[in-house]
Amino acid sequence: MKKKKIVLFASGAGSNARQLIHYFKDHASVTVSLIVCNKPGAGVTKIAEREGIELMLIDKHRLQSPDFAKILLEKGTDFIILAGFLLKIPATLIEAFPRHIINIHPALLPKYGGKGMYGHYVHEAVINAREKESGITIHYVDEQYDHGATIFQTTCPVSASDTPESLARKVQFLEHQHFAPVVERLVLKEVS
Ligand SMILES: Nc1nc2c(c(=O)[nH]1)N[C@@H](CN(C=O)c1ccc(C(=O)N[C@@H](CCC(=O)O)C(=O)O)cc1)CN2
Ligand SMILES: NCC(=O)N[C@@H]1O[C@H](COP(=O)([O-])[O-])[C@@H](O)[C@H]1O
Repeated sequence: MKKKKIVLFASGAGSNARQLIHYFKDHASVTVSLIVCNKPGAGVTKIAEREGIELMLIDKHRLQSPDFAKILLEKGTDFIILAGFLLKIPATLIEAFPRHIINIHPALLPKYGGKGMYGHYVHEAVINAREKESGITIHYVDEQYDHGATIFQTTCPVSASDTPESLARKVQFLEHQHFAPVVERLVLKEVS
């Protein structure tokens, strides 16, 4: 049976991308077929090279071209997984992959989401608000940032001594524990 193809979009270090790649290595029904990145030299590009996965470097203009959506469809892409991708996914791509683009956000949406809310800025806002808990949200992608329907959420405590860096480590632990199994569950729903 043909494996379901997932394409990872990432802009940064790529620890979530690496976790997904390792989880689906030799998987019976799912394969990571491509990594898309908008930051030449980002850590995720080194991971793609090391893991022997095709890398496609794009910019905002290319991301927004209808041709790009067509190329991903022609490559047989089944799901697009945003693993720390920092550009807005355009309507052209959302229309080409309805309810098949999934994002992970490092906080408990709907709080601490939207434009400017990425990476360190998210944890800084949570700490500054003296929240007692944070966590992760895995959600479908719609045309707004961090607005699509929630698929999965889980939490971690925030202590008074936490810094944005220590909170990022707690959240990243949750991401690496849950993202791949949640993606697997969604993809396997489509495997007849
Ligand atoms: N259409 C959508 N696109 C994207 C979503 C989404 O939900 N809908 N999620 C983001 C990921 N994300 C939070 O989870 C996020 C990423 C980046 C930003 C942001 O403010 N970006 C800056 C540009 C940063 C840069 O270029 O370095 C900006 O837009 O000014 C907010 C949220 C991925 N895409
Ligand atoms: N709003 C989007 C956002 O902040 N995404 C976050 O970027 C980090 C990427 O880390 P990684 O490159 O090591 O996977 C992850 O924590 C992810 O939740």
